[in-house]
Amino acid sequence: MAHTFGVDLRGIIDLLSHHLYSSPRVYARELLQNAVDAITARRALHPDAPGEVVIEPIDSGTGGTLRITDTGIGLTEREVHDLLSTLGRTSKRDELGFARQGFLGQFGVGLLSAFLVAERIRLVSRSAKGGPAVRWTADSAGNYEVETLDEEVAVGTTLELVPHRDSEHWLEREVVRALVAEYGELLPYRVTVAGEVLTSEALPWLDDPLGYGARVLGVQPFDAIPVEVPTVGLTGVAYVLPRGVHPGARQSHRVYLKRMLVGDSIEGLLPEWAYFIRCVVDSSSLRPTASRESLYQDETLLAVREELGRQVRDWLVRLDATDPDRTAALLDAHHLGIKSLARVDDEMLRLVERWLPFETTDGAQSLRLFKRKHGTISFVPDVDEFRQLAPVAHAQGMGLLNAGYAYDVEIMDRLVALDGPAAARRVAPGEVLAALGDPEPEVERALRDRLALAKDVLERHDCEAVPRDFDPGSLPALLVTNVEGERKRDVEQAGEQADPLWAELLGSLVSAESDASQRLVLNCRNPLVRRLAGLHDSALVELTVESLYVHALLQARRPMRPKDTAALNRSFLELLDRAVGGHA
Ligand SMILES: Nc1ncnc2c1ncn2[C@@H]1O[C@H](COP(=O)(O)OP(=O)(O)OP(=O)(O)O)[C@@H](O)[C@H]1O
Repeated sequence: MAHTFGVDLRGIIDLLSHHLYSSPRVYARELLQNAVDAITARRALHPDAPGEVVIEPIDSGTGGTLRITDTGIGLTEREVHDLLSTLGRTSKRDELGFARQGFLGQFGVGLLSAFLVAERIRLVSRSAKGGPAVRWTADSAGNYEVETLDEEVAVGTTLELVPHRDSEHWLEREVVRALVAEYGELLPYRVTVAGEVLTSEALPWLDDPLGYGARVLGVQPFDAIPVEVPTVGLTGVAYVLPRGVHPGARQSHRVYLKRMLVGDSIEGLLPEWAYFIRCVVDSSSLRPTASRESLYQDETLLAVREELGRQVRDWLVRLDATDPDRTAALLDAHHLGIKSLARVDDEMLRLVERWLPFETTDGAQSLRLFKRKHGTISFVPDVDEFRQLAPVAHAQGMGLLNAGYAYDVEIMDRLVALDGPAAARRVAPGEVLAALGDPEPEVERALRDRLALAKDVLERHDCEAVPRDFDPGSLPALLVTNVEGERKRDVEQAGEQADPLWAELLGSLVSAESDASQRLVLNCRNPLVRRLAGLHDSALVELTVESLYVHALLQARRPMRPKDTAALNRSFLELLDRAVGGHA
């Protein structure tokens, strides 16, 4: 024998309120949606039929209930049984189950959301198709009654909510007004709450996009880009945010579907690189999820995301052609997103090349200018390494660029792929050091003798001391990582690219016998280092070498390990002690 499923309405309401909808506030949207759909359905039959939704909240003299009246198509007695009293039944899908064009609803559960705030609902309706008016009364336990009415009732529907004892505030004027304005501000029919009209005919961003953007975003946007995707009936504005958005910030776009708000922190509408854009759009055919609080992630949304990304990108390229100053300001404010795009988009790469300032030995400069001056972009892929090498490279007249920030190295690689190997070249630290001159032989000999006295100190810090002669003379020492493998690799790489003479020079820097992990390159041009070469007090030699090591370590902005901090304290205090005469 066949049976039909029973449904426990309380269980379903619990499911809706705790698991589908994020808050009882959605009741306002669902009822508004039904009213609007009913008017749309009636207008399909009678294009001149009135289209108005009137909402009377609790405090406007309705005796403790909220009423929402529409001039829509209404319901016959049969439809009341069939559509209102059957879960999941809807008039907004066709025979094949596809959502009918033009309707907001589609699932056949929205009306139940009234039970999130009401213990009983009453509906009086008269159908535009004829027949007497009907009254339907239902409670949240799943009981309902239907009766036909003799009295004269206008075509349309009035729904009345009797609130739960603890839900009255959801039906009060201020809350209702705020909810209806939020969800329904753009609806195509007139909606009033307690006599106040809350809808406007035209889309508000058309007249004054920047002003609307400032209101919605809370800040004055940098610019407003009109966007359009006709295949999904989408129109709107992509707002370029001013400085201050973090690349990791969640995307949050304001999305309307058929002019009803879905939400104002909708994700996934733009590619990730466009984190500095906030859209406000209305679409007639993107799909909402069942809660109607986000967009369904399907192929269509993917295509829309790509298309909107393309429109933003085209705008950027156009801006570059027409307003270079603004382009520079924009790139400066959002360089991370634009750099990330430049890795895969050559036009963006050219923009970055032209406008984005990079840190170089010649100061902040665009890649294009730097390349023009030095012929190739010699870069270091690490910020600390750059800081360490920059003064030395600069003093030798060697141009060096800091490519140590996010996406920089990939951008260099892309430039090489497009413009050939001469476009950009990674410079190994050894290469910069190889350009340093040899010291005068007597100074070097004397210094090496003294360094032998400081052997223990150098060993303690796993350090090999290398005397060299370089500018700036004010810099006494440089600390360079000297991991054996890295060193060999650097030399081999540079050897491949450089001329034989240079390769030989590089080779001479790699002493086979030392496997210390760092090199302390002492500058024989520096007066302090020269004086070190003439010292006889071995304790003072040790103290000076350790102080130079700590100073170079600080200069290189390397993290201090406990033994480095101990060395810093020791050398500082001992120097102080000597300075105030402790060793006199
Ligand atoms: N104000 C109204 N006027 C006329 N018919 C209505 C009204 N409200 C509801 N209905 C009818 O009741 C049906 C069920 O409504 P309900 O809100 O539960 O679901 P829906 O609007 O079809 O879909 P969704 O769950 O996506 O909102 C609707 O399809 C519609 O036929």
